[in-house]
Amino acid sequence: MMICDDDFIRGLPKAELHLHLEGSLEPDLLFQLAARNGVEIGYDTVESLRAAYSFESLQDFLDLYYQGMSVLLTQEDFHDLTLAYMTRAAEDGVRHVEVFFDPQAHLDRGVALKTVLDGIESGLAEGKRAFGISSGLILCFLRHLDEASALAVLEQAAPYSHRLLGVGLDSSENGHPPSKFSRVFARAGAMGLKRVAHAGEEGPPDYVWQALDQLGIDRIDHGNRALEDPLLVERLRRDQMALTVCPLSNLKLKVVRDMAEHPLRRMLDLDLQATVNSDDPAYFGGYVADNYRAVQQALGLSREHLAKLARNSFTASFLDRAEKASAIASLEAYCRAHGVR
Ligand SMILES: Nc1ncnc2[nH]cnc12
Ligand SMILES: [Zn+2]
Repeated sequence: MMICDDDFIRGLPKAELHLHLEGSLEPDLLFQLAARNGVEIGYDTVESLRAAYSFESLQDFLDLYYQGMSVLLTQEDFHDLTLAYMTRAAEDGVRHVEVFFDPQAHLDRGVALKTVLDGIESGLAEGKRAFGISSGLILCFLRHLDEASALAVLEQAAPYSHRLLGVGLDSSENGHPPSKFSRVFARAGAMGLKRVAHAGEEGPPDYVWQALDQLGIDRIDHGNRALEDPLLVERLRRDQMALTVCPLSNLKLKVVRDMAEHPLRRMLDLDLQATVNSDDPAYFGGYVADNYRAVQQALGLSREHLAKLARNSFTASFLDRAEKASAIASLEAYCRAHGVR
């Protein structure tokens, strides 16, 4: 039976590799947690908060993002946040997630790392039990803070390193090059952690080079501006370095003017290992299936393209070889059942 594109996309088994848990905090839950914790958020209604979600740049968004997460205080809050995301991801056909969290933004408010970790982990575990979604956790360093702060949080996280998949680098990109964190990433690598970094979202191609050569990353988050540098494109293609691309985020943060100009199609045509993800879905108006749908419509992607993006999401994940093979086999069975090569 021929199903519509929406159903095809939602049913497509996929991994999500670029998701900030704090960016999945929906206004409804934010209000509930504000009430539960007695936190003043400066907005009277869910609608007035939602109306503020209009951004001119990454920084414009980040200001509201850090304000929003002020309602997250207890282990239960982090559990509820995580489980809400897992529930929504399950509806979008997500089978595996590698999620980011920003511990410095919580430590700075007096919330202990263990509180954050225990809450997120129990949410992920419940998501696994309820929906069969496997997961990994990536601790991100806030790049607008200094190296000493990143090193301090990494040392605090050391006793919990077996509970982490890797480390990442996020927050304000311009003016905060990856090179600022080369010693932090070297230490994380020595601890056996995977390494990823936001690069080339707003920042120049040179930041992508630095992330590759000075941070030793295993995957690039965004990478849009890499396309401005042919030598860099060749490097990414040769190494099949994965890019976790976030189309609706790029539109909302004005990284692209129009979805029709989004570089994802060019990335695929250049044989780059691009994946599609939602970044901060509560703020950008869509979860992962909405992102697949947006690029399919704006860039005229075929179902074969969509299947390729979903396959890339498993290939680019940090699942082990057997887990990847099993995930890709179920994706291929789904595609065969729908007449897609
Ligand atoms: N899109 C993004 N870029 C950089 N830092 C972020 N933190 C949350 N979302 C982010
Ligand atoms: Zn991001």
